[in-house]
Amino acid sequence: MATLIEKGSRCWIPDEKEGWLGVEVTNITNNNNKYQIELISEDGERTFNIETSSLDESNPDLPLPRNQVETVEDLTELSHLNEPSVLNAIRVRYTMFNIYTYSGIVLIAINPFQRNDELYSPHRIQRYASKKRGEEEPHLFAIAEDAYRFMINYKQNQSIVVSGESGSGKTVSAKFIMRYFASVDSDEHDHDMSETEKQMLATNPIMESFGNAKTTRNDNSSRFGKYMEILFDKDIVICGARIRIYLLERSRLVFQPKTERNYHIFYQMIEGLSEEKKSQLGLMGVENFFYLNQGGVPKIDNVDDAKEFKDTCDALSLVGINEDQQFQIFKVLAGLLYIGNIQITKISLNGLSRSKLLPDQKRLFPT
Ligand SMILES: Nc1ncnc2c1ncn2[C@@H]1O[C@H](COP(=O)(O)OP(=O)(O)OP(=O)(O)O)[C@@H](O)[C@H]1O
Repeated sequence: MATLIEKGSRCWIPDEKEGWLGVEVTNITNNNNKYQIELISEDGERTFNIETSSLDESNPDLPLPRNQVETVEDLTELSHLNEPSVLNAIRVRYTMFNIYTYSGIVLIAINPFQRNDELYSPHRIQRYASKKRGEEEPHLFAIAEDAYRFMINYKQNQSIVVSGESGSGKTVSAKFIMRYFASVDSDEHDHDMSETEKQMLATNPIMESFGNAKTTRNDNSSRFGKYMEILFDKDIVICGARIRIYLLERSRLVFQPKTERNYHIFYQMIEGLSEEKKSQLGLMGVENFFYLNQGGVPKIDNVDDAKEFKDTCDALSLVGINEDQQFQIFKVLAGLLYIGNIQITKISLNGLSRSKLLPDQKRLFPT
């Protein structure tokens, strides 16, 4: 046996419905190094009889059932670092509305899919400012503060890597980290944002409008990777930002699977432009554009495209793209939509005289 299992030990066994089930060993018989183990679920409702050579031990100090409350803020404090114990620790914290858990220097975030403004309020930012990690409960702001302090103390560039599957919360997390940097500075923690800081935050609605789309997994899925640099001057004040973009999903422009949309900006533009500007661009409703209606979901629940359009335009103005320039961008976008409505069909040359075709056309229709 990999671990010492004895009567009364608490362990995990795989369960089809729950993933893992907390159990207690009630009896063990050793038969030629094969262990016959009797187990009972923690709620006492199910008994099991299994033959095995090893079991995943649960943490002796921690209760097994999900409805019990004790857990750790850092997974490295678990005495048994096996998969079920790690998952259970995160799950128990999540049920207590603690979406963040440390695993050493890494912060694990579980997407709550519900707003909690207090969790990211200015008051919270102040709570984490100048604090060492571990002084407050696990949070994105503690990671941001760590990077900020290391930069100041060691005068070295710092990186925060945000990773996870689609819909896990990377975009939202990165925005809160940026907001932290924009709100906190070396001397005071509650200052008005500078123009540069506002401009840096304004990149978010712009990037999302042009690079995010509704997918089956996420109503606001980033269809590109980004590397963002936040630049500080010698007084530790944000003096600029640089964004590099990787692998934009270009095919989405011409094709969207069922229940997905094209990039938000197209729908925003149609909902948000004034009638006058729309008629200048010859824009019609979303249902008239092949590039916008293939997925069959022109609207996203709880999203007002017209309001989002206003936010996008405000953000564009803030970063220095004036209304005329914005209109030129919308013109290009409208042009793309019209290209999408061009249908290319096969034609027969019967009845047409080849002599009337231009040289290029002759090449397209060989005899
Ligand atoms: N901390 C959070 N609090 C509340 N809701 C959240 C949080 N993080 C994410 N969400 C919700 O989950 C949704 C998906 O998150 P997000 O867009 O950040 O995922 P993502 O990892 O960037 O996905 P993708 O890789 O598809 O771009 C958000 O639109 C938001 O509704």
